[in-house]
Amino acid sequence: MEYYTLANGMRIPQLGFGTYKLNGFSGAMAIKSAINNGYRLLDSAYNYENEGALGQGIRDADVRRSDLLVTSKLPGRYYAHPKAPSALQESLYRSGLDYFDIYLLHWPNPQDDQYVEAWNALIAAQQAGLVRTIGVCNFLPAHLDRLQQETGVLPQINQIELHPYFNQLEQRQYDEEHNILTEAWSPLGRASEMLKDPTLIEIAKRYHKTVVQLILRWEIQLNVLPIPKSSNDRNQLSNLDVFDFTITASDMDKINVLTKPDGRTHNQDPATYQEF
Ligand SMILES: NC(=O)C1=CN([C@@H]2O[C@H](COP(=O)(O)OP(=O)(O)OC[C@H]3O[C@@H](n4cnc5c(N)ncnc54)[C@H](OP(=O)(O)O)[C@@H]3O)[C@@H](O)[C@H]2O)C=CC1
Ligand SMILES: O=C(O)C(=O)[C@@H](O)[C@H](O)C(=O)CO
Repeated sequence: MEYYTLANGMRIPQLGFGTYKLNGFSGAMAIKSAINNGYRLLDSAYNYENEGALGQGIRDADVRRSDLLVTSKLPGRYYAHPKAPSALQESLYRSGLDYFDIYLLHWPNPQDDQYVEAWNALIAAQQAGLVRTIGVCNFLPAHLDRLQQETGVLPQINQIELHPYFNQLEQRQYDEEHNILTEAWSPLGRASEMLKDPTLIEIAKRYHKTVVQLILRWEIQLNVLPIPKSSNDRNQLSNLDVFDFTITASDMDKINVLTKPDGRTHNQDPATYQEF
């Protein structure tokens, strides 16, 4: 595993593990396997209703809690004070953990206009030692500018939808200029038709890699941190096997041009989308 270093000095693996839809007994088993298979960064959310399975997977795995980076996220319905601190504390109770390494605001929900209030709650949680690093998901430049102007604190991480069909060049540039690490959610496009793209198949064959491995490697070479989800051992292991090859600049360009203006998997544009 190779690492990025966040602006606050925290070292973070270049590839993490998504847990959306990993729930209950089978979810806990899949999370335990992911840890035993080598993942050290885990991504969950209050809204996934699996922080309990996450905590169980962590307790069952053969790796110390202190060697893991555990992420969860605050849902929009708890952004207003005093709901935010108690929701974060509930996340901790659900997981059975006494701190999160990373806690993120899940969506900006611009119509509610409560994300600055919620951000202040994360700043306070960090000061209280409940969270080591704070960040956001799905924030656009205008939202991030407001956090900076109104709190003076920028997120360390911005987790956004990113894959070859939606490569987020402008948001990536903004994040990089502001020392914010971009994480890629749905880095495999949720296993959509994208995995059958002829350009990706042709390039992957030349590197003797799968299309999925090519995509994950491309994301890392963009200085992005992908968090693929997989419920099975074979895919979990294969998705980690991306550190033994380098995509050439010309092949990177061929993948970069696959992006589409309407390439989002679920048409969730953070400028208007609301999630509670
Ligand atoms: N902040 C946010 O707003 C959001 C965050 N997220 C986070 O990002 C994570 C990843 O995104 P997600 O939406 O789950 O989608 P992904 O792009 O990670 O795709 C997951 C799908 O890919 C399949 N898959 C995984 N590995 C392989 C492989 N090697 N070959 C073929 N198929 C494979 C999985 O199937 P199988 O399980 O059978 O392997 C699953 O169907 C989430 O789990 C969540 O943690 C996601 C959405 C929004
Ligand atoms: O999975 C997440 O983190 C989400 O934010 C969800 O919106 C997810 O993207 C979804 O599609 C729910 O229908």
